[in-house]
Amino acid sequence: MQNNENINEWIIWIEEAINKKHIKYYEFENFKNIQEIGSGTFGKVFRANWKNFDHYLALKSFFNLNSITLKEIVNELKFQRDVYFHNNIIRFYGITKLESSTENIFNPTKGYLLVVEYTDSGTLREYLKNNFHRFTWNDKYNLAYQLACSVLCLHEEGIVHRDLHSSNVLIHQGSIKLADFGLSKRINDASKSQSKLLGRREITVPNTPNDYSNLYTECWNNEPSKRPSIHEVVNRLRTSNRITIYQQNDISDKTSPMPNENKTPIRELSNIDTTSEIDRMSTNEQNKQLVENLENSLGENENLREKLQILQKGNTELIELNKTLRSQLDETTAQLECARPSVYQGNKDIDAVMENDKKVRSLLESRMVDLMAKKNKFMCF
Ligand SMILES: Nc1ncnc2c1ncn2[C@@H]1O[C@H](COP(=O)(O)OP(=O)(O)OP(=O)(O)O)[C@@H](O)[C@H]1O
Repeated sequence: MQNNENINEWIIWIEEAINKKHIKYYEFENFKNIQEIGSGTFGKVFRANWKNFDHYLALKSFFNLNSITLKEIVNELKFQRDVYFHNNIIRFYGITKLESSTENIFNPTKGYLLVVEYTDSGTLREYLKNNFHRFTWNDKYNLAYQLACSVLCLHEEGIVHRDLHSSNVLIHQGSIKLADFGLSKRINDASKSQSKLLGRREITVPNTPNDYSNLYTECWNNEPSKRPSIHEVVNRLRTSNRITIYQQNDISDKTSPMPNENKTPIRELSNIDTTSEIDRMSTNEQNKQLVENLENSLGENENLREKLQILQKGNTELIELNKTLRSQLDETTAQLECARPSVYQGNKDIDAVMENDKKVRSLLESRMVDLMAKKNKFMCF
């Protein structure tokens, strides 16, 4: 009885949020090309097109919509509004509901499905497994940095993930998308007693830069107060000097259907990067380091600019030289073309002279033979 009351309470909350347009409702019949793409402890995940749009959305179903699951869905929806602006966190777009006629295809799924951002490269775990060999340290730092930023965003909004592992982190176009925060693990926590397990710690991979291995081993300190804060993790990854912070080009902003009316204003990631994060740097030492790094990279940029100018100058000179040589070549070719008929005629004349010469020579030879014969005859007398 109590259980049914709870279920009703959460269903009323969801329906009210839909009616008041706090949550966008997607008519299920408008989803096309629905394909199952994954399955977890709590439900299945499908990929689908919305209406005639080309891009995909993900639909998350639940095997068992009991009061605990519904409560956690509601919590997830509330959290989502606070972190909607962050590029490295999966976006929640809205809700759809299966009509009874369609239920059987998704058996044993029923009821509400969450409509969320679709990611194209599976979980971070699979992504690392398939691509690790081709990653540079810069790539690895970037993934770590994006992940730390997404966790920082949750913490800033008072949300604790509590189940952060590589299967709850998805990858889209090479970027991190943190998923399942405050949902799956909390459902678990709510239904089972909490266990405090220490996870397995890896042995440092050979050639890992010291600043990176130091950072993550500090994060594993058994004494939580000795672990670096998430601010520090973000700052140390940022100032590690290897990082190239990619400006993410989030196509979903342009193409995805979004909850319009009640969308939380999207704070730009770049604002966080340049102002608030730097403001929060915990020590002068880090500020100094950051300024030094910036100065170094400005100096390097200046050097590169000078080298580029020299190269451009050399290139212009080469183009000019090439032009002069080509015009000289054209001129010589034209002269040769002009001379070709007279050379041809000269050759013919020489052949005629030689022919004539041959005839004269043979005539002379035969006269010589006659003369010799006459001389011999005369000598005999
Ligand atoms: N938004 C999404 N876009 C694309 N694929 C997704 C998305 N969400 C989940 N998936 C895929 O579906 C699989 C199942 O996801 P789901 O969140 O239901 O379970 P899980 O988090 O992997 O497991 P568990 O619930 O047991 O922790 C994921 O491993 C992933 O491959």
